[in-house]
Amino acid sequence: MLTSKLLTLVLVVQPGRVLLGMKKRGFGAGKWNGFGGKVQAGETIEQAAHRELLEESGLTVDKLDKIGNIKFEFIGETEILDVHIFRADSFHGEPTESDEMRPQWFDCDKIPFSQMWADDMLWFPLMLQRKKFLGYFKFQGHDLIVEHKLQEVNEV
Ligand SMILES: CNc1cc(N2CCN(C)CC2)nc(N)n1
Repeated sequence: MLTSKLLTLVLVVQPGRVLLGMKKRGFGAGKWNGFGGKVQAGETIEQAAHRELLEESGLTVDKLDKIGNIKFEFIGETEILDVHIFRADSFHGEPTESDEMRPQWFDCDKIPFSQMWADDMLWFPLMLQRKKFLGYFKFQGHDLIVEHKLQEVNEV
């Protein structure tokens, strides 16, 4: 029986550029990604997204738009990662390196997909076109997608 773990992921997007962080340790270390983490007891998914964005990047945002939800299964592991993805188009503060993440701006046409999770190249284009999506990815290890579904939706 597979249980699921609630996680958040925030992409800060400005015209022509997106803020990513180099994960310095833990799950996904060595990959560029948006900012996020676990949802704690007593907080909403959106509150967790705000909290993790601040902890990992030093930024606060007035508004987070729900843009996607992707469930990740890793063969042989019993926990499904249920990642709730948000987009912010404006922010307060300066991107600041944290214990977890080293932030850097990337041109939207130079996103370092080869140094990111393999699913990102499939759903980032939807995110950049401001589309909403639901996805499911089955990984074998951390690099190989053996099965996936990805659909655009009107409501996440
Ligand atoms: C497994 N593929 C993933 C995981 C993932 N996340 C992001 C958030 N993390 C807390 C957990 C794992 N993000 C992307 N872009 N792809």
